[in-house]
Amino acid sequence: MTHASTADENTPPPPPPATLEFGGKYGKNPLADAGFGAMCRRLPSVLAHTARMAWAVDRTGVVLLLACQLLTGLAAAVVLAFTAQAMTHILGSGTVPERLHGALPALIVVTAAAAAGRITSALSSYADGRITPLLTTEADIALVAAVCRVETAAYGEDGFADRQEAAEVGVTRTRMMVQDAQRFLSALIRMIAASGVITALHPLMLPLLLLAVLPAGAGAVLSARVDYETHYLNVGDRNVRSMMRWWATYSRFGDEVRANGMTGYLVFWYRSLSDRIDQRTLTAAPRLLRIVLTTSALGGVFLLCTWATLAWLAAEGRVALPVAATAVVAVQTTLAALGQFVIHGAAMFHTSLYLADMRAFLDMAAERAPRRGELTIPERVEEIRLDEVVYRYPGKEEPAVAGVSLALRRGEILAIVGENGSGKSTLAKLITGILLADKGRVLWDGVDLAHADPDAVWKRTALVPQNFACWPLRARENITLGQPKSFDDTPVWDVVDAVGMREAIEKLPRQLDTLLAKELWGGAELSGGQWQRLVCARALYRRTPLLILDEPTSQMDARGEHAIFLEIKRIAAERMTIVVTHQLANTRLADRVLVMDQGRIVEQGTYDELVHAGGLFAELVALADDR
Ligand SMILES: Nc1ncnc2c1ncn2[C@@H]1O[C@H](COP(=O)(O)OP(=O)(O)OP(=O)(O)O)[C@@H](O)[C@H]1O
Repeated sequence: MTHASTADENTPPPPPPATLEFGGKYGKNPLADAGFGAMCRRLPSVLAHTARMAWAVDRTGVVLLLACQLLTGLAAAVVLAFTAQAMTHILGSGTVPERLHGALPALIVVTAAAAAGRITSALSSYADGRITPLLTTEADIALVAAVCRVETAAYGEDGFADRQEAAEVGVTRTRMMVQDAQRFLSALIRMIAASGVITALHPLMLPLLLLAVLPAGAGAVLSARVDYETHYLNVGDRNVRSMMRWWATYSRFGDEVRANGMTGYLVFWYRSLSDRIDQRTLTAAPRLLRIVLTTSALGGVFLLCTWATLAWLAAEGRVALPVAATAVVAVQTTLAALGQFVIHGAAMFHTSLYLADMRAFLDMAAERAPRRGELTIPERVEEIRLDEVVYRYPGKEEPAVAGVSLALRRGEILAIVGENGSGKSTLAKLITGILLADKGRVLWDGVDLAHADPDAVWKRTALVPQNFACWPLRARENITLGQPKSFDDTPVWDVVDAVGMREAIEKLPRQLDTLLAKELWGGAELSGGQWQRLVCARALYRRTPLLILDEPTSQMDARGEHAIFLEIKRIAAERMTIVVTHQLANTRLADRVLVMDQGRIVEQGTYDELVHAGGLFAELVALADDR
């Protein structure tokens, strides 16, 4: 156990990580209400689902795979049948050369069939190698797209993040899906072929062999259940561990980690959580050992019975000696096929547990995709109106916005101020339709956002959020966000100039083509204020009827701030502008200032009116001046 470097005898030890459990309203362990039989019955549907997905990505690969499986099975049957024929000759009467000569045609067929079996088996591995990467990519993209598309409110739902983590594991397991299915099918076909031959030798043999391999199959399924149960218990912890891993190792937070002496605590925390996860895994190990030992012993006893029966049949003369010798080979082949059949059946069962998580999450995300309506928003918007808008975050008692009405007209600059947590950013999200009001309406030229196509709304909005993304993209794409307006860079340089960034961009090694991610090869890094200027350039570039800037200049120097506000004023006539800020002096540029408190508008007016009104705004201005 690593101890945090900050701990000594006079201070309390660092607290262990909070205990987290994958669960919540939507966290449902598929094993909780599904018995062994139910899970086995699920196999055909998993196979069908795999086949459908595989068919969608690579039809030729699927046809090749299926053809190879059939041919492999056929080859196995031919090998067995002709081995029996060869045995009859070899163990028959006559001289050795005569017997070998008699067996030769059958032996040639056996060799040719075995070679064909090897070739088709190699080809099916090739087909699997073709299908699997495509399938994994499709599943991965489906997950990323599903998360990007859900309503923002879904992120706050109980269990959403954990279910996403479980689905991520499902995506990685997709890699095994085709392989499992292919091996299961191949074993099934070989088993059918071998069973035919062995039943022809003596009807008692097949049931006995089945008994010999069934314990191994049951053992594999039980082990899969234990493994999945452990995984299920660890999902919550693993989710938070991977988040923390990213935070702890991301270069952007490196200064804070070092200068605040966090390294020791972070490593301690990481190890504590990993130990907890390992502990659960280790607890499962004796259970797994018990399962394997018991089922192997049982399988061994049944196998012994099979051999004993064969010996008894031969001794009693109930089967001829050549047939008994063939039966030895057939038993080995059938046993191998049966073993593969149950093992890969169990593997599919195992994979299906993880895939069920992936499918459940995709269904959940699909249910949470916006279903607002088809209404569109005109290119020119004259008015945005809010009628008694209320919004409460999931799981919160108090609404963040508690009945706000306002009208914003084209050409107007509106400033929203208020203390921390008063609801300013939430109001901005409601105005843009990122969040939908629980009560009341947000109307853009009479179009209720609850019934409008969200993409149509977001085509008309530009937002500088409080917590903005520094995309690891080139400088150009960080401004255009992949939506260029022209084939040349003129509009990009226009907004770069507007935020006073030309010199900084020109100094970058490849100017607009520079990758803005120092951690990536060939990348460059901007300062905090430069990033914020770039994010403002991003919003200005969109030239939309609504521009919202949430604390746009908090990291900027006076020159940058001056440039941005000058630009906001210059372009204001063409749009509606909302500035959320704690820099009260900046609200002088606004036509109207809204003061929020506990989710409500408590004052509104111009800067001068509010300063003289003696209310909350005047108090905040006085506090800002009292330094
Ligand atoms: N994603 C969220 N999930 C749950 N509660 C949230 C979420 N975002 C904000 N809140 C809560 O909603 C309330 C209003 O938050 P909001 O971010 O709108 O305030 P704000 O006025 O913008 O604050 P600040 O000045 O600190 O940026 C707060 O009580 C906050 O805790």
